[in-house]
Amino acid sequence: MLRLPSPVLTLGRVSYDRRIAPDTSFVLYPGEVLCLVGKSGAGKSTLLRMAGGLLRPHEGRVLHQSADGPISIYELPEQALVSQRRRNVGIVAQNARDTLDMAQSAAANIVQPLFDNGERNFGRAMASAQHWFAALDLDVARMGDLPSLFSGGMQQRLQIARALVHGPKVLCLDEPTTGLDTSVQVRLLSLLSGLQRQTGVAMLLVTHDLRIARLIAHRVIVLDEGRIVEEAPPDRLIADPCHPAARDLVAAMI
Ligand SMILES: Nc1ncnc2c1ncn2[C@@H]1O[C@H](COP(=O)(O)OP(=O)(O)OP(=O)(O)O)[C@@H](O)[C@H]1O
Repeated sequence: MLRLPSPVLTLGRVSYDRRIAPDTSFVLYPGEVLCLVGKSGAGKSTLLRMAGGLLRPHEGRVLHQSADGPISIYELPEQALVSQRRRNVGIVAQNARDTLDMAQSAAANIVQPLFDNGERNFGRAMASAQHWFAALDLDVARMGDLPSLFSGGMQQRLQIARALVHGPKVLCLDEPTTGLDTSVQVRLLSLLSGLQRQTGVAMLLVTHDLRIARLIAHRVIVLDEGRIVEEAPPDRLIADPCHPAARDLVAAMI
């Protein structure tokens, strides 16, 4: 009998005021790419933030996989929650200014999560920064530049390098390609897909665009008014959407 691996992330019957309905649950498996899709205001970012350890649910539990088994992260003391999140999760925001320190160089931004996780060897940290710069197709000669000197697409790649440098189990991305030209979006998604396969990191990606989900996701969850209304592989969802909210998203693809 086929046995599924233990999830890296479990949301068990969570809720958050009226933004997320009571009893919202899902799991994320190792190496899986799961997209949360829905129209504006559906509750995607709220759910992502709860999953990533950034927003405490009013009810329910969020479990992260750790060396000692699943941990209910919001039952940890605040400092332990921060440490667990720093080890386990990488965050990529829609707006690079939400995660990058614009007053620090690109390299300093990328190595920060290593120092946050206890790295004390500067040379080793800089070698990692160099590795991730190259992996994200960024010019290593520009590692000393401030992030504001990079284009929008490059700033998103800086965020991704920073989010992956410490080897998290889960990468949480909130609309990472919004505002970028179509060709830049496609390039970024293809880079992300390649890095996901190389590293085996599980990805939870928020988007309102099913075309993005089709390019990158193994599974899609459709949210509507804070509820999970449908869940399917992207091709199945696009070919045969059942819920009206899913049908609207499919119609918007044309
Ligand atoms: N700080 C807040 N206080 C109260 N309500 C909020 C707050 N932030 C968001 N909301 C509301 O909660 C609902 C869900 O918000 P959320 O940002 O999670 O949705 P979303 O699907 O990510 O939307 P978008 O695609 O527009 O970012 C929306 O109706 C939004 O207006």
